[in-house]
Amino acid sequence: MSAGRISDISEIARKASPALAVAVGLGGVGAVLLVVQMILLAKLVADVALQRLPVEAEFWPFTGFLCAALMRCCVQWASEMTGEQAAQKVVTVFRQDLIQRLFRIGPVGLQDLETGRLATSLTDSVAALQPYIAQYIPRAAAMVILPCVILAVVAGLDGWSFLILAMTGPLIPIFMALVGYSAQGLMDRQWTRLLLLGASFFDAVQGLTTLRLFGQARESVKMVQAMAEAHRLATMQVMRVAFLTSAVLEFFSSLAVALVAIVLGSRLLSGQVDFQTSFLVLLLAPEYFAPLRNFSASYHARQNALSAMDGLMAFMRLPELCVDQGARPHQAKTAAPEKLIFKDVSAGYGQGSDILCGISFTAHRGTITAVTGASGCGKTTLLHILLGMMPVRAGEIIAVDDAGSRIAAQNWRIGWVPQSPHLLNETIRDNLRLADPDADDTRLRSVAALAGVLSFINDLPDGLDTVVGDRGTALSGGEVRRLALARALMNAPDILVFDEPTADLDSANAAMIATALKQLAASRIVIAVSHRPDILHQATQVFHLPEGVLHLNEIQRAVA
Ligand SMILES: Nc1ncnc2c1ncn2[C@@H]1O[C@H](COP(=O)(O)OP(=O)(O)OP(=O)(O)O)[C@@H](O)[C@H]1O
Repeated sequence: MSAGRISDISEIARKASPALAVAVGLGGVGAVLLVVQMILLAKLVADVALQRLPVEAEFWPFTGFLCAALMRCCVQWASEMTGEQAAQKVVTVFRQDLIQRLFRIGPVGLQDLETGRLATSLTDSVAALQPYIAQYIPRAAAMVILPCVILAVVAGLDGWSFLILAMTGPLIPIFMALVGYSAQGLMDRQWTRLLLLGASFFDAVQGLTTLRLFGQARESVKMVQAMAEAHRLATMQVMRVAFLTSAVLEFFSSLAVALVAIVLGSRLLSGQVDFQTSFLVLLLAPEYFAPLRNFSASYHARQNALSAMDGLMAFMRLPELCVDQGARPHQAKTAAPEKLIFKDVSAGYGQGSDILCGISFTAHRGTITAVTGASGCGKTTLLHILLGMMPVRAGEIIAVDDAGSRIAAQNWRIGWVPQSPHLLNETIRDNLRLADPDADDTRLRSVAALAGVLSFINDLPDGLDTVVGDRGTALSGGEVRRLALARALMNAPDILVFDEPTADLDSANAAMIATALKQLAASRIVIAVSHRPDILHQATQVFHLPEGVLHLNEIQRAVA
């Protein structure tokens, strides 16, 4: 069992420690109330059944018994609620931290983790922490408090019973530790299977079209089924160990209680101990083992949480590549950049060698810079560093205003239109408002007009209320691209970045995008990765990776 995940999980649980301390404190009060309750019950039974005292004489002990029972219920409820609420709070905050981290890692950093595995880690793995904090920790503390209180009381009542309880009690945690050590392996296997199942199911759904094209859809379903079966079997193994452990614990604790009863019974018959004391010890003996059994029941919550930590740690180990870049729409507008300067920029992935080596060029406002180059030469990488999705290794990218002053990267207003834009399965209005949630319809329409998509929206029966389908499936490729352009314009960008803006489009749609690009470039810096003549024709300069900037006559040759 790795020490790393134990310390990680303890670190998370530590945030709930004040509330957990209250829960444990209340548990302690509950323990004292339980003992009081049992003392009063033993007295009541001894008085009424043995000494034949009138029931009326037992009014106060009986009221005390009821009050203790009622207070114990309240205290127990408060203790559980405090633990649950604290756990819920900690887990919610932790989940928010993870989501924020997700954005800091960014799309480039996340490429190393399968989406299905990531989804399972951020949902099921985080959820597995809650029972650990809410149940395991308070029960582990209760396992010490209540048995100690009961032992202390029994020690004052009967030495033999004390001895039996003191010797048998510690066997349970020792047994749990021994069983837990091997059960952890089974739990780890169950989680690994769950993560694999999530990843392969997600892959199968995402690649359904490809799988069908190659006639592999059935095979893929069989594979997911096999993984689900493997996960079921692993879960059943875990359940089997859990049930067996509980059964063994029940058996041992019942045996210990029976031993106490036999010893007490024989001593009661020989007159070495009185009835009230024997009865009280017999009432307390099962309660002595109850927290130990509760603890063992929640022990799997700890193992589950530890196994779940593996997936979370894989996520937490990812480097945070995203550089905080880009102004939000409601942020006060700073001076528009006049020039965007790439100065001796080098970049690469992980420990690998540089993909971009000492790139230098300047993109001016009012111009279009096209970036071309052979496949794999680093065009997308160049866009990644410009968009702040990964850091540069050397050199810098600078934006300067017309007075020559630098504009901080967090104040750049960048609009980004990827090659395969992601539209949400919502209305056109909702998709456009992603970039500016407060935008009214007038603004949405003016931006749509800029992107050349307004007439298309107006022709739709539901206009801006049209639902675009999952990933924009209800629209054509060109319509998706122009809607994505409109969405990028919602941010009032000074720098517009396109990745293959006309790829896969017919000539009419490509021409529409190219014209929109030309118009938009009048007051902006536009950078477009593209090989297509329609874009290269509009470009003011072409940056050819890795050689550098081509001049206009060279552009013509490149286009030809
Ligand atoms: N996340 C990554 N981790 C490691 N290497 C990567 C990663 N992304 C890209 N690469 C590598 O970086 C190099 C440049 O990739 P990039 O996607 O920037 O090229 P490109 O010019 O955009 O290619 P294409 O025109 O085919 O899209 C390639 O060799 C690629 O394998």
